[in-house]
Formats: sequence, C-alpha cells, structure tokens
Amino acid sequence: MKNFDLIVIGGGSGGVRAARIAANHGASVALIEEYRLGGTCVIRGCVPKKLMVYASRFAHEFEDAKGYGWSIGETQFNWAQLKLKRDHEVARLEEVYRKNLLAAGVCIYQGHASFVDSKTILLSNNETLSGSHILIATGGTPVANDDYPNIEYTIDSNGFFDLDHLPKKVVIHGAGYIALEFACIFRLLGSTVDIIVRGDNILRGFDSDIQSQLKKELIQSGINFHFGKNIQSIARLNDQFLVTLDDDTKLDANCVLRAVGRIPNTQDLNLEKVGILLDSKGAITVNDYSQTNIEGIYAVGDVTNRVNLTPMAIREGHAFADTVFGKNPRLVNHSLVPTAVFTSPEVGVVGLTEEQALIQYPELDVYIAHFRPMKATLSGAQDKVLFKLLVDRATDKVLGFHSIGHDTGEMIQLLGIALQMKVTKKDLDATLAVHPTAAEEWVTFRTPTRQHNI
Ligand SMILES: Cc1cc2nc3c(=O)[nH]c(=O)nc-3n(C[C@H](O)[C@H](O)[C@H](O)COP(=O)(O)OP(=O)(O)OC[C@H]3O[C@@H](n4cnc5c(N)ncnc54)[C@H](O)[C@@H]3O)c2cc1C
Ligand SMILES: NC(=O)c1ccc[n+]([C@@H]2O[C@H](COP(=O)([O-])OP(=O)(O)OC[C@H]3O[C@@H](n4cnc5c(N)ncnc54)[C@H](O)[C@@H]3O)[C@@H](O)[C@H]2O)c1
Repeated sequence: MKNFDLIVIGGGSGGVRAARIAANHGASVALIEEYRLGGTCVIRGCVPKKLMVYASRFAHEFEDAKGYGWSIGETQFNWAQLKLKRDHEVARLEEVYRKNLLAAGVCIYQGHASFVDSKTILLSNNETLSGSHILIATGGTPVANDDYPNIEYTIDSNGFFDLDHLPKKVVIHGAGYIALEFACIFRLLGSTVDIIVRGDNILRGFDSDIQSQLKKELIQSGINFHFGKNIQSIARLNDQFLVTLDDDTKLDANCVLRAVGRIPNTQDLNLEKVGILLDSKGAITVNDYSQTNIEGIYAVGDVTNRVNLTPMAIREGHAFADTVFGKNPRLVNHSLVPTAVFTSPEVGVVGLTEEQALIQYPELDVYIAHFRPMKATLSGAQDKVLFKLLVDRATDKVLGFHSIGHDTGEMIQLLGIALQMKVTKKDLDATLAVHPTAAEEWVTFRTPTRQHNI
C-alpha cells in the first residue's frame, strides 16, 4: 500500500489547489478524481457556462449595432459548432490542471474513492492508499428534491452541457443562479423559456431591489415566469414533453431543466465507517480550519456547504495546505463575498443587503441610481442599470454594493476590494469619476434615496 502525507479526494477547484500547495510545501500528495480534473467549475460549471453566456450576448450586440449605423445581414447561430469549440477549450484546461499537478509532484489517481478507515482510502480499482492526512473535496451534485411522474425526463446542469442542439422550447424549474443564467442563455439564443418558481421571487437571499429589478428585466427579455407554482407531472408526446403545473397549466417543451439546488457529495464515501459528522443537509461539518471531527481529516469547498463558489473552494484549499503543511495557520473569511450572476443583464453584489443591514445598522442611508446606459441611447435597447449603495450614517461606512447591468460582475470585483478596505462614503466622494462610464455613478451619489432611522 502506498503511503502519502496527504490524500485529496476530488480534483475540483478546492482539491487541486490544496494538493498543489501542499506539494509545494514538501508533502507527498495523492489526488483522486473519479471524473475529470478541474471539477464542476472547469468541466461543467463556471467556465463552459461563461463561454455560453458570451455566445448568447452576441444577439444583443447585433441588435445594438444597427442603432450605430451598422447593417447586419442575416445572422445564424450554430449550437453544435459552439459546443465543439467549448468542449475543446474545457479539455485544454483539464490538461493544464493535470500538467500543473504533475509539475508540483502530485500523484494523480483516476477512480472513485471511499474510506476504509480514517487513514486508508479504497479506489474503485481495489487499490488502497494510506495517508496521514485526508482532504475531502468532493464538491456537490444537482439535487432532485421533488418527486413527480417522469422527473427522469428532466435534465440538470450537467445535462445542459451535453445538449447537442438548441431546444426550441425550454421549461426551467427553480429561480437561483443556475436557473436564471441558463434561462438567459437559452432566451438570447432564441428558445422560448418558461420558469417555474415555487415562491413569488427570484434569487433567494439577494437584496430585494435586485430581485425585483432583475425580475422586470428578465420578463422584458421575453422569459415567462410562473410564480407560486410547481411541476405536477411530465408526459412525453412524440418528441416533445408536456409539463403540467399544479394549477393545471400545460406547457410544451423540448427540454425541461431542473435547477432547484445542489447537495454535497457525501453519499458514497463510507463516511459513517469513520464517524465523520454531517449536518442536516449532508454537508461535512468542519471548524474554522476546515478540520472535521476526526483528527487528520479535513474538508473544503462545496462538500462543506459554506459559500458554494469556486474562489471560496480555492481559498479554503489553499488555507488548509498552508495551515497543515506550510506552518502558516490561515483562516478564511466567509463574509464580504463578492459574487456575480451571469444573467443578461448581469448582477454584481458584495456586502450586506438592505434587509440584512437594517438588523445591525438602524441609521441606514440607501442610495439608488436607476438609469439607461449611454450605449442604449442610440441602439434603442431597453436596458436599465441599477446601482445601490448602503451606508451606515453613524460611521459613514459603506455596507454593501448591489448592481444590475453590463459588466457589473467585473465592477463588483473592484468594489469588493474597497469594501474589504472598509471604504467610507467620504472615500467614494473623494474619488474622481471616470467619464463617461456607468461606474462613475458609484462615486457621484449625492442625496440618499431613502433614509432609515429605526
Ligand atoms: C452550472 C454551474 C455554474 C457555476 N458557475 C459558477 C460561477 O460562475 N462562479 C463561481 O464562483 N462558482 C460557480 N459555480 C460553483 C462552483 O462550480 C463550485 O462552487 C466549485 O466547483 C466547488 O469546488 P469544489 O472543489 O468544492 O468541488 P468540485 O469542483 O465540484 O470538485 C469536486 C470533484 O470531486 C470529484 N469527486 C466527487 N466524489 C468523488 C469520489 N468519491 N472519488 C473521487 N472523486 C470524487 C468530482 O468528480 C469533482 O471533480 C457553478 C456551479 C455550477 C453547477
Ligand atoms: N455565477 C455564479 O457564481 C454561480 C452560478 C451557478 C451556480 N453557482 C453556485 O452553485 C449553487 C447552486 O446553484 P443553484 O442554482 O442550483 O441553486 P440556488 O440555491 O441558487 O437556487 C435553487 C433554486 O431552486 C429553488 N428550489 C429549491 N428547492 C425547490 C423545490 N423543491 N421546488 C421548487 N423550487 C425549489 C430555490 O427556491 C431556488 O430558486 C449556487 O447557490 C451558487 O453557490 C454560482
């Protein structure tokens, strides 16, 4: 049996980073991946998704160009061609991951891993490895937490990336990141899109102005929402599906996408055998140093269900490796997380929502700018930009930036730095605007749109 200082289970964002950094610190490291190196983000998440987002947004660009004097001939979109190029790029990235791991001296094993005991891992080819430390970085999987007749006709986000052609009519269940990002991709590429939402709002947990503005924008883009509804059944009619909602609404579809959340991958690891504690959602319980209740066993990334984003998995993996193998104990800050939803228009947020801020900051100033971007003036596009700034009046401290509009994902990365540095409203006021940009609104707010005094 081969012996390692560290065995990493899962070659996604968190696992790969942890393995490389631990190896750089001098540890002997094995990494086990059952599918493809790069994990969800590279293979069937962030990366291929963003390429699809870029592809879809040309539809707007062609329309906008006409307002600027361009004559655009007939345009055509070829899904199969895009898929081929996208998959090629993903395969290239996978190889970059492999090369980087090998260059760091990590031994890569292909196969499913499960625990034999707290120091021993069994691979699906019956090989066993032993490790003085084990890191679980197995990520998450799309959930099927509903049950209705023929739910097996639905696809999830993994199935989306396997589609060979653009479906004409799409029904999407859910209203979170994945449902809305994929809805915009389909809609801009020409599908009709119906979204089934069990509640009355989208993007649970986001600031309410962001939720309502994005809802308006998406409805305007032609997406049909069915709020307060659930899927009751799906039937197959020749090569189409008939989706029946619980109020008996019937929708035809060529594709039904299930996007109602993800669950941590803790099922087939034999964790019970070792006694690793899970929470009520099946996520591995860890302390601030990503250590489980069992000595020598750690977990990072989506499998711990803390903040399920790639940069967080990477940060947790890196901090674990520095702490355990680099003699440099590092904690990860799970607050102040900048995030973008790559809908069209895009959402970029960081910090507290107005609802959250009011719990701690009774004297809250809310600045809102809602305007038509300059580019839309000649193109005639109906786009609107929403910027919202939250300031604690007592200290002048900025508490949150929330935005919808072109490139707000890019903007929010920089605003995240400002928030991390404890930016005040006075700092924003002292910053010279860049004109003409949309972003200048962040430094030219003068009068609060509303003031809370609780
Ligand atoms: C469609 C989609 C779009 C997304 N877009 C974004 C985005 O734009 N930005 C963002 O920040 N985040 C995005 N995310 C979230 C992001 O992908 C995850 O937060 C991130 O990948 C988590 O990394 P991880 O290392 O925890 O797990 P993963 O990347 O999921 O890696 C886990 C790996 O473990 C392997 N594995 C599991 N069990 C075993 C086992 N028993 N043995 C061996 N190997 C195993 C899996 O095959 C997988 O490769 C998206 C997710 C999805 C689904
Ligand atoms: N741009 C990004 O950074 C990005 C993109 C995609 C995914 N992600 C990450 O992946 C995670 C998973 O994405 P997701 O969209 O699957 O989850 P999500 O938690 O964002 O959304 C799940 C949606 O399903 C709904 N839902 C849950 N159970 C339901 C049920 N039984 N019936 C009907 N509706 C139900 C929820 O109300 C919500 O609207 C995200 O939370 C995020 O952390 C990030």
